Amino acid sequence: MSAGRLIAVVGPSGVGKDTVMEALCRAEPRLSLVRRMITRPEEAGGERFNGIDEETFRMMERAGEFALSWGAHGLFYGVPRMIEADLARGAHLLVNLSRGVLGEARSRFPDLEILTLTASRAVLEERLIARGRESWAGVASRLDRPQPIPPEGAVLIDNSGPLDKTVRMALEQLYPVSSTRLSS
Ligand SMILES: Nc1ncnc2c1ncn2[C@@H]1O[C@H](COP(=O)(O)OP(=O)(O)O)[C@@H](O)[C@H]1O
Ligand SMILES: O=P(O)(O)OC[C@H]1O[C@H](OP(=O)(O)OP(=O)(O)O)[C@H](O)[C@@H]1O
Repeated sequence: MSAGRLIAVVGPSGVGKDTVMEALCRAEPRLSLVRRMITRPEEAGGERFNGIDEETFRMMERAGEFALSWGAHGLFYGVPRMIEADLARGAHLLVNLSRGVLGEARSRFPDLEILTLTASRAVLEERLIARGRESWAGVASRLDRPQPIPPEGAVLIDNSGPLDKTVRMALEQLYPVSSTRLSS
């Protein structure tokens, strides 16, 4: 069994992380999504995640059930430790991470690959409003969040254009040989 791959997809809120990750999984059968635990009601929509309350989150964190965990937007996020077993089995996993947790993620998973999605502020604003998951205040605080410099070694992909273009560019980077074969 070949080694697994852990691919972090990062970028500002509204840039399209979840949308691109789902499209990548549809286009490339080797890829699968990591389902995060989030202290957000599951009815909120968007990505598929497990909604838990804050007390459960804290309990799981203390019990070492998360490979990575962080707080943002007044919510807590956890990546189940189970991904270690999946990687050992050779899985290629896409995970939506905070840029603030990348240093820790790299020390825990030295082979971590990073895909940074970008788009202009105007595009982000338009997409956050269109998504309709947050209140206006939620949208404004997401737009005003400081934007860290992309980490060294990250692959930068512009998602301002059509989704299929982003997917093509990302797959060319992630699977250079097979994507060349597909497009020829
Ligand atoms: N390339 C794209 N073109 C047009 N709309 C997009 C594109 N990528 C994402 N979107 C839309 O932008 C909104 C935010 O996307 P989402 O995946 O929720 O972003 P994130 O996970 O980064 O916050 C969604 O409504 C989604 O359908
Ligand atoms: O530190 P940052 O890199 O700014 O990221 C902060 C958080 O924002 C995103 O969460 P989530 O997917 O819930 O929010 P979004 O859909 O609004 O991006 C991302 O997955 C992180 O959990």
